[in-house]
Amino acid sequence: MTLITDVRLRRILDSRGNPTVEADVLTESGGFGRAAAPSGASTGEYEAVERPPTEAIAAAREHAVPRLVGEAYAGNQREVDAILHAADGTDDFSEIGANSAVAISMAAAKAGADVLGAPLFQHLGGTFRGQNFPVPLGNVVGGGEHAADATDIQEFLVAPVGAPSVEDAVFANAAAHAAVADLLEERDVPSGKGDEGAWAPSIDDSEAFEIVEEAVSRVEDEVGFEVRFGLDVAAAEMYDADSETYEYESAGESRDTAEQIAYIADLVSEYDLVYVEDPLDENDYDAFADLTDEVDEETLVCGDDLFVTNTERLQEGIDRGAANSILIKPNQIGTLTDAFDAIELAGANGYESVVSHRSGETEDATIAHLAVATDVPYVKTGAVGGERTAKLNELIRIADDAT
Ligand SMILES: C=C(OP(=O)(O)O)C(=O)O
Ligand SMILES: [Mg+2]
Repeated sequence: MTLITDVRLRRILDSRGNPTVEADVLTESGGFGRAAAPSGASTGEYEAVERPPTEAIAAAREHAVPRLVGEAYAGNQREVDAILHAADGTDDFSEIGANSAVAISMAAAKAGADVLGAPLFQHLGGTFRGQNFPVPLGNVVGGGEHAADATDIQEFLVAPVGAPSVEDAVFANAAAHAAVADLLEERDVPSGKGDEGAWAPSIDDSEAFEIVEEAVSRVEDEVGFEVRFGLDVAAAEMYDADSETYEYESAGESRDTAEQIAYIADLVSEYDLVYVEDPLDENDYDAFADLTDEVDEETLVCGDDLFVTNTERLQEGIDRGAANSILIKPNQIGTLTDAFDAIELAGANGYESVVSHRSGETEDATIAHLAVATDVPYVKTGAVGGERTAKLNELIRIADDAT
């Protein structure tokens, strides 16, 4: 049986060296699930609230754990997540913390899968899942809030869209990451890495475009299948609400909203971008709608800070024609049920979903299973680095029937 018999919470390290919440869920018949909350740096204004881990753990122990232990079944995800909401009592998880909530929610799902003896993606998505694999979006150059003194655009994401297998795709992204290193060396540009393992050189965006375009073309020649790229502009971070302009500090440029829309549309056509995330401010549904109208529908215009995995914000976007896809980050909304509801609402309205990591991560690989379970076209989880490869290697294992 999947009756929950214990929920244990602890502080562990994330990839930035900050504390985060890990949860263990145990069940009556010996089922076990363990999961950890990730953490954002360029967080959306409307995300569920992440509390300091010590406070989140204390609040979850007081309010949520007693309602789950001996009461809820780990195999019944909607029940577990409804209890988390009821125990929290707010609409943004500001009592128990979205970090405690998401860790417990994901750990319960893993415990449910463990009792069934099924891989997590199958428990979440059903027996027919596991045939299609998402294309991994690999961050190879980045800056913004993820690295000081680097590009203004937060992420340059390689998309190996023609890869015959998830394994080929994962290795193509790693090859692009290595090709960027070669190109930076050829140009005598020193570089460290940002929070997600992407190169974070002190160059402006136009030079980054040159380098990434060349890296992608080298990898394409090497692997023999189509490799494209995309962006996470994270434009809310560069938007100045007082002047109503987007400030590109490394290039010393400033654009008003109409100029920003035109700039992004030009980039999409010049570089044949398959994906543009958060190209406009998180409060500007109209500008998102204008850009979505302007670009070919094959390019995903994705709302991350715009939608924050929240069905109410997504519905507003659907009503106004803003974006054509949503980024799914379970910790932005607090539970797997809420993340699934957002994916279902998106799909019912012709929006794609893209499952994503956060800049602060752990070895937790739940999002690999979530992406396969929900048949999304892309999963965004970096290209290299242990907390990133945890997810990429899990995708390879899922494809190999080895989870
Ligand atoms: C992964 C991202 O960064 P963060 O986790 O810092 O929000 C993002 O903006 O898509
Ligand atoms: Mg983003």
